[in-house]
Amino acid sequence: MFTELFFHKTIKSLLNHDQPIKGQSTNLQNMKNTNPTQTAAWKKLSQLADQKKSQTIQSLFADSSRFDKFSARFEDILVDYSKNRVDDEVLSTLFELAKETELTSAIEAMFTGGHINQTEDRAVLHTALRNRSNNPVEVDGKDVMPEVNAVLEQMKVFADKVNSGAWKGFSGKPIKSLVNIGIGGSDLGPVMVTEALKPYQNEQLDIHFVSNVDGTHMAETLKKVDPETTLFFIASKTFTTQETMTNAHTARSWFLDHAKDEAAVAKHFVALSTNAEAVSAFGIDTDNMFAFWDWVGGRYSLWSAIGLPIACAIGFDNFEKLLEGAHAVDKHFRGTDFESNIPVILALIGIWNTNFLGAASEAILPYDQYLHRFAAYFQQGNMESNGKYVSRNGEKVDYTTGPIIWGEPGTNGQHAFYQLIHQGTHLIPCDFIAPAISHNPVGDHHPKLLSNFFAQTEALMNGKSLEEVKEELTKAGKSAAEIAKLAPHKVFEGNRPTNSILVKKVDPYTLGCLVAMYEHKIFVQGVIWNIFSFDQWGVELGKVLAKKILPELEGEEKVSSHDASTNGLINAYKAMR
Ligand SMILES: O=P(O)(O)OC[C@H]1O[C@@](O)(CO)[C@@H](O)[C@@H]1O
Repeated sequence: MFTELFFHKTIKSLLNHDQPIKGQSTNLQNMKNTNPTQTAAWKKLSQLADQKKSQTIQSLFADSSRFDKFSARFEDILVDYSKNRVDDEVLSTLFELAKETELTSAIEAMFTGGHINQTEDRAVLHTALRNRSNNPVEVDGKDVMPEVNAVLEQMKVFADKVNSGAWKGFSGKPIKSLVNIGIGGSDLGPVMVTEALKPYQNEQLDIHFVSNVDGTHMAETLKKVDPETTLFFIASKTFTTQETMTNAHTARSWFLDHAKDEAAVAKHFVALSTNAEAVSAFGIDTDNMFAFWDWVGGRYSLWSAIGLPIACAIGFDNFEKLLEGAHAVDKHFRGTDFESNIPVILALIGIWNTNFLGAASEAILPYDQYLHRFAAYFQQGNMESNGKYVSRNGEKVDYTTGPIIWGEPGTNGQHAFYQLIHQGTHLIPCDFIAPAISHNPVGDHHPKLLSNFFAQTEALMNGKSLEEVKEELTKAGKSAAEIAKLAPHKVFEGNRPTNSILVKKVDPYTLGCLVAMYEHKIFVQGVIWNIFSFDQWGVELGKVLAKKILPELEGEEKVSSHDASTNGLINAYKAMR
């Protein structure tokens, strides 16, 4: 259990959560490691799921106040969670679950620098990167805000120069092309944000992302850029990732083939990393290094120096607005009762869908083409955080944890996989996201897009009954035999849960809010599932085996050091090439 002092401070901080709290490197060893299935709330939720099997979402709207009760507003964002299979009793029990798993203490442990990433013995403080209140945040007794602000200032100075054309290449020309070389959290965040905020991008700049070690990714990109006017961002928290270092060396060689002089590298390569030694060894001047810290997880790093290509593309002022939006949600998350706390509500409904209704995946369906990489971003954010099967006690869990995250923009998804969402055998909770105002009010496109946004959640909830289908087919003049044959295939069971998130407009501030909402939803679920959400040991084994196989691919001799399949595949490859 937490010490008395910590609780006192926690409660006090909750009352004035803007007051600076001395960071607690909380004695996390005593952190409550509850198996959620042992809580009274979980047991009650299991009973409720059984009791309410036949309850439909549609029937719950008999309560005329349901939409008002089960939707929440955060500034210009409306979150409607009323089209879920939850009633007052389920929701109040879910809040009980959050209390029994001591969510409040866990939130405070994160915000105040506790080493909650226990397997790597690190704090988790992406919230400090956007701590616009600038209240001290301590990690192991040291306020990190001076360093955070110093890097933000360094980013601002650099981004202003790139954005204004003041930063010149080796031949004296301004930078025209930005190429970010990184993968995972060193790629997906900058990609998602620069795509989502393309309307705010400096039109004099084009931005490209190379992540895959497949040579095609770099080759196709280098065809589009001119070495004299290209700036490369080597983005890697560790500065050891095979794909990124391979791509970085290829880019460097390509550049030097044109620039000839090593001194030119300093004008065209910057490093975004925690590893100054490796940056220097690569040949990038540490004056051109933008640092961040081990308490920034890769999939939570777009707010850090990893966000430099964002700041260069959209301007530092807009990058700051992104930070401000996330900070606003941080304050909401940290200081709002669970019953009105949007990340907590989204998280708990997700737990209900996953652990009590049996959903294995969640779809994120943005009705906004600029948000076309939003789901991909949270594939890493969610699945690399909560794709865990061992609890904080070191034991294999006996319940489901992180869902499979997927999705594509609407309305494209409607012509690809909505058949399964509407009439498949899987329950797939969906988050629909849409802006009320488009950046491109062309003709009647936006009303048509939004009409689909509204219609899909209505259809998923209400479905279409056999009676309605028969009536429709009769009106269409179908014979009794045709109706008997067709009708079953045209019935929609409905009762498929969705959240609708309607924002006024996707601007930097609002995007910051949205991303932070999902980040904190993931955090809450990790706490309740009693798993460590901020390490990623699961990505290591494949990398180690690949390093072993790589030298075996040289030469012509057959390999026999693996299983028959792996040997067979490698030898076939060698024979083919
Ligand atoms: O930023 P870096 O250190 O190059 O790591 C890139 C990505 O690789 C990982 O798979 C960890 O190895 C992700 O967690 C991370 O975002």
